[in-house]
Amino acid sequence: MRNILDQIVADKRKEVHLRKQVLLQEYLEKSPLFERTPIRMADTVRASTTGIIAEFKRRSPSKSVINQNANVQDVAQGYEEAGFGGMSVLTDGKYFGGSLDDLILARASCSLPLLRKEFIIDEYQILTAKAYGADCILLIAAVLSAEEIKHYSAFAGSLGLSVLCEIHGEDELQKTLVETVDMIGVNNRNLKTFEVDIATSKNLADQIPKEFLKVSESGISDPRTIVELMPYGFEGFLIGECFMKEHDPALAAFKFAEELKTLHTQKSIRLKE
Ligand SMILES: O=P(O)(O)OC[C@@H](O)[C@@H](O)c1c[nH]c2ccccc12
Repeated sequence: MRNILDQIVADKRKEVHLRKQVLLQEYLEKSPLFERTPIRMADTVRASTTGIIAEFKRRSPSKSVINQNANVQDVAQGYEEAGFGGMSVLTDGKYFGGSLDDLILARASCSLPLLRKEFIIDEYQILTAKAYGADCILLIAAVLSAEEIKHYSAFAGSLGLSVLCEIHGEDELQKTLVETVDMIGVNNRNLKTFEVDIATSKNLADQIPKEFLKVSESGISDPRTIVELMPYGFEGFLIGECFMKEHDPALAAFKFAEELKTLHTQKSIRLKE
């Protein structure tokens, strides 16, 4: 039987084929946002007090509905006010309930760098990311070859976009070690079985070279997990469901950031003693 990831990618190929006919590449390049200089997400994540990249996600294959009513503009503003380093916007419709409209509305509502969260298998999707205001794209090592990662990350770089490359196991790491990748994300969730284990990040941390900003992705629902992951060299933390499952994701984000700041203060006091 095919796993969910294979199924998503098969659907994505059909979708991209159609989209290319509906909106020609040359029109994407005419978007006013194509002229905008993207923000380097690794820089803002490092400079932020939280290191958090917060996600806008309405549903997922693992949880079905998370939040069907949230307003992307309110959430984007809330994430910025919480002092986060970036925002991730799901643009897949069929499995995650996202859209390119969400991306462009997030762009209009905050000044955080935006990650287009998508299953990228074609250059056209990278041009679309730029045309709709993204600063960064995701490349998932489980669905791409080493050659494809090299090619797509260089292509994104030529447009000024940053690249977050996602891995789940040691076998995938080697393919991502290219100069045009900025950040390496360890997904604590296995995209084939949906199992979540924070130990995935801890186990892989040492093997990721220092040039890359290390991001721990998925299953983070407690600020203490961030404090626990920092000694392993993680500087970025991708969090979705923990905020999105709440009636008011912006408020949940704010409270989480406050708790995290308190933990950081307590830790520095303890270190001084
Ligand atoms: O909602 P969570 O458990 O905090 O996870 C966020 C993010 O890491 C997750 O949505 C994700 C990580 N990699 C992906 C690839 C595709 C779609 C979604 C994802």
